[in-house]
Amino acid sequence: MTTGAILAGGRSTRFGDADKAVAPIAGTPMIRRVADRLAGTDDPVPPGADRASGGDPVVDELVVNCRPGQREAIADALAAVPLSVRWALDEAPDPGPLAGIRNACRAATDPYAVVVACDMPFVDPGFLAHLREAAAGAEAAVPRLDGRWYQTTQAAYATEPAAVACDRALGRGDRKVLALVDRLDEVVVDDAAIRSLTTDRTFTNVNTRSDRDDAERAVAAALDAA
Ligand SMILES: Nc1nc2c(ncn2[C@@H]2O[C@H](COP(=O)(O)OP(=O)(O)OP(=O)(O)O)[C@@H](O)[C@H]2O)c(=O)[nH]1
Repeated sequence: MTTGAILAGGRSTRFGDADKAVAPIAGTPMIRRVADRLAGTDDPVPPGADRASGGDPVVDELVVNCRPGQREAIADALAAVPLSVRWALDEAPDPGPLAGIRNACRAATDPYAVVVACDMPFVDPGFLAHLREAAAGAEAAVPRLDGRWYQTTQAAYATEPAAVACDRALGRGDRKVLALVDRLDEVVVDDAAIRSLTTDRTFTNVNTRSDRDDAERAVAAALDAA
């Protein structure tokens, strides 16, 4: 049993005066694209993926972490996703992604959660399933790109130890998501494993309007090629 936790509480400052979580990419809200990949109901041809369309759900529930004011628009965007949604609302304003992960882990009903940022519309469900398996028996499975960059916002966590680790870090005034990696007994999914399981596209994140344009072109190219 695994929860899919989507982090959406950021201010999207680089995106301009709109919440990127619900901004459409080729007509589909960004967070819906992430949720569809978790639910196994994604686009017929996932850009960059060489697997067949759709698939089994990777998770059995969704937790969405966001600010209270985002909830209505996100609920609309997710209305047709065939998974129940639990809400992990940030109580304090702008607590940062570490608090977002903590709040999401606390709201999850499953012992493990795969955490994905709402701005990763091409997240590879097969890779998430691998992360979940790799985390079993440990406290987390975290991809590390190029031997350097931990991808803490596309990772699997044991929810209770992760929430405790976040609380400890936040209690010491440390808001960096890397604090989580320092405090957990995690499996590191290294470059070689990442390359054998998926492509960099899974980590593509959309921060600016230009990133959104690139994402729309990728969706169009994949549909053309289909
Ligand atoms: N819950 C919560 N999530 C956050 C917060 N800040 C960032 N996030 C999430 O963390 C992930 C990565 O953050 P960024 O890519 O920097 O997103 P952002 O903060 O909205 O964007 P910028 O304002 O342009 O930096 C996204 O999924 C955000 O929604 C926060 O204060 N609370």
